[in-house]
Amino acid sequence: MAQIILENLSHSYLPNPSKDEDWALKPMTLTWEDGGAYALLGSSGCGKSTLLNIISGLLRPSRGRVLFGDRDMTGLSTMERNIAQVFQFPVVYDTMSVRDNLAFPLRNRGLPQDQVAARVAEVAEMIGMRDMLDRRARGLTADAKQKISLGRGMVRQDVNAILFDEPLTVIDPHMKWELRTQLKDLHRRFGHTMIYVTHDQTEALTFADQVVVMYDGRVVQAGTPQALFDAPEHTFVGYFIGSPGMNLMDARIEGATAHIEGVQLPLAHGYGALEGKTQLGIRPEFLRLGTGQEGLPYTIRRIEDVGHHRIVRGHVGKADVNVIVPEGQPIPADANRVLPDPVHAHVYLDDWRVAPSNLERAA
Ligand SMILES: Nc1ncnc2c1ncn2[C@@H]1O[C@H](COP(=O)(O)OP(=O)(O)OP(=O)(O)O)[C@@H](O)[C@H]1O
Repeated sequence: MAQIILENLSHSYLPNPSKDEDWALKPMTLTWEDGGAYALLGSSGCGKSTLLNIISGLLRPSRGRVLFGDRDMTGLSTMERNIAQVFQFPVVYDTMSVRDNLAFPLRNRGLPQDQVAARVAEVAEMIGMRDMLDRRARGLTADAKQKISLGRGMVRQDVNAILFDEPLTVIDPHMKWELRTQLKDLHRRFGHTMIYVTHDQTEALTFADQVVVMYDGRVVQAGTPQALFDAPEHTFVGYFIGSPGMNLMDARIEGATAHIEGVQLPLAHGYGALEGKTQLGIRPEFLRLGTGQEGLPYTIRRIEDVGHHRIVRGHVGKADVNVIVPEGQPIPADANRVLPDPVHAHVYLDDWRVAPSNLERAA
């Protein structure tokens, strides 16, 4: 196993790319640590599968290199890279039994029969198919076939990495949770590098130690789930992670003050002079409802009770703004203001987070 390094990588499906939008992947340099459990998260079309297929060797990048440690793998096949990949839809041999499907990658590598049998039994247990080992794959449900695909992806212990491309799409919701837990377990036990592509934040945050967020062909942030929640580096990360996502309001920033809808809000830090599109980002968890004159003018549209808390949906000027109100905390009937907690407010310039300037830290 080895660190996987993507060096100055970019990719276009067009023969002669010229404009920015011709590139499915914009230039990036990224390191995947050996043994890491990663999620590659982003909305449809942002380039996740393209990136995964470049790592596995199914696709050759237009520019840049793929390194495993210090070995250049850019021109090598998936087989030569020793990588297992599980796709969104089942890839199984219909005429073979479940057992032979699971054993196939091991027999292919010449593993002794007793080791094949032991490993197949272990994986069959993991995917809940021990009783079905002698069944032919043909005639099984899509769900069962996808479990076989997952099992085949996980059966070899000597791979450099296991790549999963939205592998649970066809699996029923209850089994989804169980399989994800087992993948995490498997990661703990065997320490493979795992990269799990998804557009579902719950899947990403429950599976991964590190989440790599993509937007429009770029990696906009890579970090722990907590880091993505606490300090989203890009407005897309703020909006995409969290339920509901981060609130964003157009703001004029002057030093340690944000001006929104004619109201001056003190910030915890100073930001100097910012030119461009400036916004204040604050998560619904860090807004408080108020009455009277203090804070930002707020109009409530509706209140959703989601069990352990309520989500208040409304707006400040033209911006949709949501507030999470913890259980037991009253919502005043005449609430007409929101008050941000300055410690958890972030400033964005042209969608990228601005690091506070220490020199201008507010008193
Ligand atoms: N074989 C291809 N030929 C041409 N364009 C492609 C090809 N595959 C992907 N693209 C384009 O490249 C961009 C990135 O697609 P990609 O499939 O990598 O995104 P994704 O994030 O995996 O999306 P999804 O979640 O929908 O699979 C998209 O604009 C897509 O239309």
